[in-house]
Amino acid sequence: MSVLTEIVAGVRADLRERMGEVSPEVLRRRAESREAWMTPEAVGAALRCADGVRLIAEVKRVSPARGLLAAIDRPGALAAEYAAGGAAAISVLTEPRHFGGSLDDLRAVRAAVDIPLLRKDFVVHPYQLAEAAVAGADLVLLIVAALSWPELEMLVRQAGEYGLAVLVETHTEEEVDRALAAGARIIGVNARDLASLRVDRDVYAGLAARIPGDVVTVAESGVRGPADVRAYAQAGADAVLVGSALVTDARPADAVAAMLAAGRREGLT
Ligand SMILES: O=C(O)c1ccccc1NCC(=O)[C@H](O)[C@H](O)COP(=O)(O)O
Repeated sequence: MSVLTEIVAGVRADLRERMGEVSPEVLRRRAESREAWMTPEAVGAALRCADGVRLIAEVKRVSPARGLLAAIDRPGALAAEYAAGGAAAISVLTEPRHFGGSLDDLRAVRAAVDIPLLRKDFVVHPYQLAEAAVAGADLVLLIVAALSWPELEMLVRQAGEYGLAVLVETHTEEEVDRALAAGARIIGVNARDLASLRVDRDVYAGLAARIPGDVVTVAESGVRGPADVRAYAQAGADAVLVGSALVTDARPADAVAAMLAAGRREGLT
């Protein structure tokens, strides 16, 4: 069984439990009546800037690839540091079994920052979209490799109905084509192969030409420091998503600022 398949099996089991606690109908009504912080269009605009690459900073305790990264007792305080360093958005890994995250983390971060907030999880069911909306997310991750075509199409549509933007994650040409066919306006290219966990930072450059210019692109995973951000900016990424390198840095605000400085377009050759 691949790592992704194992993670999704756990996600489905946890989901069944939560659906027994709060019914899908009740949660759907809560999601539909929430006050959205920002429109999906505004989220996309926040992730693109002519001056340089934007940064989505992640709250991530554990990595299946690397094990425990950081304890993160106060996710809201960490997110506030990221925002002070200039992050355009915060990503919160809410999956508990393999990443040590929770929806409480998402709520704590929502209370601490007013920039776009991504629920990063393995979304396979509209219930998780409703949870994200109710907990204050503006954006949700959909991983093409984890979804059938009908699931992907349905989840993109349902997210729009809740006023959520979607970051559709890809790793191959075929996945980019499926993301575009599903109507994705923000596409992530993950350097990490979720079956083998191998990281290849060149995957972004190989897929970028396939993505139309009016679609926002996010280079995800494997960023070790400013030099990698600079390389992604040179390859044309609108934004980078960084987890491990930030949660393991003693000065996360400074680390974000240094990465953003490296990704400024005026300094690129
Ligand atoms: O991080 C992992 O080890 C991992 C393993 C299997 C599936 C997903 C995984 N990570 C989720 C992510 O997408 C990353 O947290 C995110 O892109 C940031 O990556 P990094 O900067 O390399 O921590």
